[in-house]
Amino acid sequence: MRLAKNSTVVRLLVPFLVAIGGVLVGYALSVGLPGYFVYLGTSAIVAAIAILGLGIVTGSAGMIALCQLTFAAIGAWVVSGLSLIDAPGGFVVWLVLGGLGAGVAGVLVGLPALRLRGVNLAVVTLGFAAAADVTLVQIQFPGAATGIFVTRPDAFSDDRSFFFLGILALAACGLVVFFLQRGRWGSSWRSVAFSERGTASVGTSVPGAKLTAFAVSATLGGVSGGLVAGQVGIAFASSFSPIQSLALYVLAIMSGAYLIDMAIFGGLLWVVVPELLKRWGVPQDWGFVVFGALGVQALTSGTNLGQGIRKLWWKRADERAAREREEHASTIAAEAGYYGQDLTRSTISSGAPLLVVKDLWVTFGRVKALSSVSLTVPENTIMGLIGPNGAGKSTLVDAISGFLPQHEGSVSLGGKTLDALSPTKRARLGLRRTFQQDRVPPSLTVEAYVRFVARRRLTATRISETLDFFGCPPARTRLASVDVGTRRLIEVAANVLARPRLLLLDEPAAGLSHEEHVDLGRRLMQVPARFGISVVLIEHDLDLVRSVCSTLTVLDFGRVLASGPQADILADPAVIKAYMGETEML
Ligand SMILES: Nc1ncnc2c1ncn2[C@@H]1O[C@H](COP(=O)(O)OP(=O)(O)OP(=O)(O)O)[C@@H](O)[C@H]1O
Repeated sequence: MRLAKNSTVVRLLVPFLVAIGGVLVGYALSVGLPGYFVYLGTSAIVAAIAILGLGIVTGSAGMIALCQLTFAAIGAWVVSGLSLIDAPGGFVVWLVLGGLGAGVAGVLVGLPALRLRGVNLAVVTLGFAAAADVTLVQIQFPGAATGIFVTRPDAFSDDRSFFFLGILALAACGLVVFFLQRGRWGSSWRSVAFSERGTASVGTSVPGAKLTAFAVSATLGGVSGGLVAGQVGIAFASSFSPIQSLALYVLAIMSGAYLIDMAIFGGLLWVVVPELLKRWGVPQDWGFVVFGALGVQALTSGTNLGQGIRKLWWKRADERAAREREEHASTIAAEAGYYGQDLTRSTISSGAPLLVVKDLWVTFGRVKALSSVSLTVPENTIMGLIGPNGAGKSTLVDAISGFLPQHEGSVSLGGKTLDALSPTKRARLGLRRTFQQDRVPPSLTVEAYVRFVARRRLTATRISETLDFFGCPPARTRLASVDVGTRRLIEVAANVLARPRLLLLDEPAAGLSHEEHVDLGRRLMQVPARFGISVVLIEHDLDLVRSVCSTLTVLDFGRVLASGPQADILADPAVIKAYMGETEML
């Protein structure tokens, strides 16, 4: 316990210590660098802050945004305007307001992202950048026409101290991004990048995740633009052109800017490449070509510089984690023995009806996927949902969990009608599901994923107990380092930790070995009594179904063929014929 507390304190302290170290190095540079390099350094800092923002919207949330420097222009415009009217608060307050102004613009630009993806979103954001560019050329920045410079803060009025102010801003932005990335928002960005359905199914708003990513990204863009205004004194539209936004995007993709150190590296490249070209007598615009080539390389290889470097470290960490898992396995096996001592399948519950599905119809074109399906799942029970391939099992789970709003019929949970509710709202009311396809974002750790899915305060002990119970790897394991079968187990454990009222499991054992099937069966059996959760289990493995489920519902061609106590259903000749075709197989 004390160890867990200590490691939390260390985890909280380390980023602050790194930031303080960075500030000290920055101070030394501000004093020691030649004047020209101080100016270049300030440019690198403002680029790094803009790229840090891009890393969120592109790297973490997986959306294309080609207008980062337009957000920077908004920040620069606000700072220039406030400086011109000598608004109260001074430069730092103007900088914050510039960031917030850009953040609001980010939300507005993010609205189309709720419907658009890929190239369409790229076109919209580039169009916004082009329109803003034309507008800025026309209206100019405040103070440009009269030649009035932005007022820097008294303590940071010369270039060297202004460079140091940039360092302080970068450290503050880095810390904010670090904690956001590791919090709920960060998990929601990574989840939405991997699967919007998976995100909605755990009660997280997909629009909310996308808009917060755009807002934070644009706010950082605005802060970087505000710093540019302070650096150059009078900002011009040419510093924020769409082609530069495009180049910055490529740089963010290439460097892996969702990693803070790589965003800083990207900022350095942004300055160093054109500077080198200048020294070699090559026009600086060729820098865009260099960035383009690096971006093409990153996109075609499917990786980026940051990931490549991290992989060396991850390889060793994954090997260590795998060794720990093996050691863990013996403990878990012993626990499986313990769990096996009181194997009691949840008996047919006399509990109140929890899930009530009435007369559900779903059609896809001419295919009637579900025809007049009605069923009831009582509290504290495990119901098996079986049927041949294409019988409509996944469609039923989709309809119950809100992913098929066009269905007819009604679904209620604990007496509350769910029909008008989105998947997110249904999840928040206690209806959770897992998926046949992998929806577990590999970019998270097990712990971050579990906390994100659970949506409640969990102690480290509670998490590790539940992970152990389901035979999952330890909390700090990277999800990318475990196989799909294990990810499914983690998905189940995380949803159980959410303490829903009902959990719909869509083939949770797919990808597991026979022994793991048996183990999972043993554990699932205890879920109603141990966690107070009812379960609907879709499964083709009849051994698992037989050992775990007290009641069964059989679907065939979208209709309920039979429903009732397990033994009766598995002995029903109609079920045997429809489901397996051969009596002896049951
Ligand atoms: N999006 C869709 N568009 C058209 N048809 C669909 C769609 N989704 C499902 N179907 C059809 O609906 C029927 C039921 O499919 P569903 O995936 O629900 O079956 P299932 O019982 O889950 O099958 P399996 O056990 O193979 O997962 C099938 O005929 C399938 O082809």
